[in-house]
Amino acid sequence: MIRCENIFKSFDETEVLKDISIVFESGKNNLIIGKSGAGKTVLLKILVGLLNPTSGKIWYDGHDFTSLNHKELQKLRNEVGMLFQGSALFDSMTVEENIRFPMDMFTKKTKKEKKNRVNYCLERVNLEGINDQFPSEISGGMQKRVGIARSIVMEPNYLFCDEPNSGLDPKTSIVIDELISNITYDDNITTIINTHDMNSVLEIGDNINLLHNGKLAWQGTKSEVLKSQSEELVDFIFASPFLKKLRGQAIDEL
Ligand SMILES: Nc1ncnc2c1ncn2[C@@H]1O[C@H](COP(=O)(O)OP(=O)(O)OP(=O)(O)O)[C@@H](O)[C@H]1O
Repeated sequence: MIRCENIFKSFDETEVLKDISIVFESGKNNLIIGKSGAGKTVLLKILVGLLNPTSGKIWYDGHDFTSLNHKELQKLRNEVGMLFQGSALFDSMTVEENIRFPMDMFTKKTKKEKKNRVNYCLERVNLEGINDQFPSEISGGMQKRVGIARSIVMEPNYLFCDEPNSGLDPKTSIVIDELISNITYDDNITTIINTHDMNSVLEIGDNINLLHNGKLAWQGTKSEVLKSQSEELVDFIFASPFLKKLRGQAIDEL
């Protein structure tokens, strides 16, 4: 579980996060959604420690993140997996080398142990046997799955996903969502996903947090989305007149 309390963030005179308090539960898909510029990326960066909040507190399972010493912080970083926008694979490395990279950097595992772990992670994302291929030789969806395999290679307790579906077609997006979701449930990971994707919200949104102009505008679950009267939520999820009409019809049929 990750908890943030009363997070404020300003750049110069501009306040971009205003009093954000959220509990991100373990074993759940915790979504941060909102329009472009709402503050999602800034919040995600604060949660992983890439940016300092102007004020506020963050706890990782009871550990006060803002007051950890260097050694404690390093230990915690090894428990964090990151899935970056656009996969961020190294083009010059094979799939296996990409997935192995965090273990090469941060562990003393033997070659055999690393190989076994790479193979296990490839199996988890249904990509057995592509160890020796290069990122340029596989599709965008497969690259994303390799990115997921790399993000879980260190057996993280916390998984951060920044726009995991960007650039993917709706069907492939669903495959990616299901993978992230299954891994989250199976391994009881605290997963935080920054997304614009309406399908993700409705498919895997266990805890949804809507940011609007730097404020927490709505919280709820995927099953609460349809009936919510929150103007900001309806405007974000059902953005077009056509979707608003469909929403109206769906509510009438409930
Ligand atoms: N380093 C920075 N310096 C100054 N302003 C910043 C900085 N980083 C972000 N901002 C501002 O903070 C606000 C929130 O930005 P953020 O990137 O978090 O939005 P977002 O919700 O992630 O948008 P998108 O969906 O487009 O990525 C924006 O107004 C942005 O210009």
